Amino acid sequence: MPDTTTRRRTLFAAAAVAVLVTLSAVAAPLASARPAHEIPVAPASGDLSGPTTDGWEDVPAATVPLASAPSSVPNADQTSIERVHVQAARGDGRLYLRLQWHDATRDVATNETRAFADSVAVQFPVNTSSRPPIAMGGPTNRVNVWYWSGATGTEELLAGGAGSTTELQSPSVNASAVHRGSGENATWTVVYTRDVDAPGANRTTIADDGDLDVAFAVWNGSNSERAGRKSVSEWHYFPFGPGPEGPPYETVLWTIAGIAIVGVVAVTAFGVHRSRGGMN
Ligand code: HEM
Repeated sequence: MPDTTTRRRTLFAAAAVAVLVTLSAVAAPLASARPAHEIPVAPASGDLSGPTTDGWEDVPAATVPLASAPSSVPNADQTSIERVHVQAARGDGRLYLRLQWHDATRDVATNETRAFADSVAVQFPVNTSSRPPIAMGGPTNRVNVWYWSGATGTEELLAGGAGSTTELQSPSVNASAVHRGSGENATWTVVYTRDVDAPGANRTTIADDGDLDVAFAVWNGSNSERAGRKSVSEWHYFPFGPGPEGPPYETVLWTIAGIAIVGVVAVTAFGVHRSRGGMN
């Protein structure tokens, strides 16, 4: 029969293993505990309007999956860009968005036959109180689009469904872009900058008291992508409200689960200890 010291060591080891298992079960979900469609917004440490400006490395990135837009144009399902990395920062009255995606070729010329330019766009509801159809809004719920094209630069657009796109005069958004690297690692980096309080009809109000819906589109020019043939995201959102950081619901559940596991292990260990003690 094991002596008391051996039994205590065994119990201690069992308790330590239980705590480690519990911690790893609790820590992993907490570390990734961000609702799937939320894109974090960091405080801007200064002017971040350059694609490679110092400061972007401190801004968290969300990886946004893309899929072919379900449009009726020829070869709409033949798109090539599968994800875009999105960073957002806000400070000194400005909102900065940095978008990065892999594209082996830098396509910015459209003067040759059948040549198309690499492009990217961000869309927001004009009326932020409801979520418009993802396909560029609808007649009663339009979207404000920030469009950057390697061929034509930056435009601010208004759309109420595919085929209804018009250009806003006096755009409120600037974009700055760079294509770096080579081969599969070559990457476009585009930074959009807008004054948070930019006035104007049909321009999205960037509030500080709630979530703001946002969606993304990317075109690969060398794959003949343009207009309705492109990769698009689902609706995501920026959590601009003053609400609590992170998801309290998940956090509470995992904390309760962790405490319950530790409790069960402790009670079991205590019971074993007592019953063995009783047999002594
Ligand atoms: C998901 C479903 C979508 C469908 C079916 C769709 C379809 C189309 C079609 C048919 C066009 C050509 C007609 C036009 O200029 O209006 C177009 C152009 C355009 N779309 Fe979409 N779209 C979708 C999503 C998006 C999203 C999410 C964005 C922005 C984030 C976007 C931004 C644009 C822009 C900027 C153009 C004009 C591009 C150019 O002139 O080449 N679209 N889209």
